[in-house]
Amino acid sequence: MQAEKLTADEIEQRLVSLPEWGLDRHKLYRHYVYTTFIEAWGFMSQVALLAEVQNHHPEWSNSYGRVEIYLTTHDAGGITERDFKLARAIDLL
Ligand SMILES: C[C@H](O)[C@H](O)[C@H]1CNC2=NC(N)=NC(=O)C2=N1
Repeated sequence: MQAEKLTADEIEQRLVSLPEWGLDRHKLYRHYVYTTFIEAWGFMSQVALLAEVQNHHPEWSNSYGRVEIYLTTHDAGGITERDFKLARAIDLL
């Protein structure tokens, strides 16, 4: 998939259909809060498999039940369609 940096307008347009995601420090951002660590870890394991399939990987953090996910395309130095493709797949989990 082409990894061309998207413009601010293109990003804004795409975010309309991803209401749970926002922008933080020029990256797509979403956070999750699970009751237990093992639920959070299970979610992260599923995301890891998606990332491997798409060969597109998140920048993320985990603190007990909380998971924070940032998506950007390192090869392009910004947000590309690859980030939105992974975000959409994560939203389907
Ligand atoms: C060599 C490998 O295909 C590249 O480094 C992939 C791996 N995963 C990636 N993940 C993200 N977020 N951005 C990239 O540019 C990227 N590139």
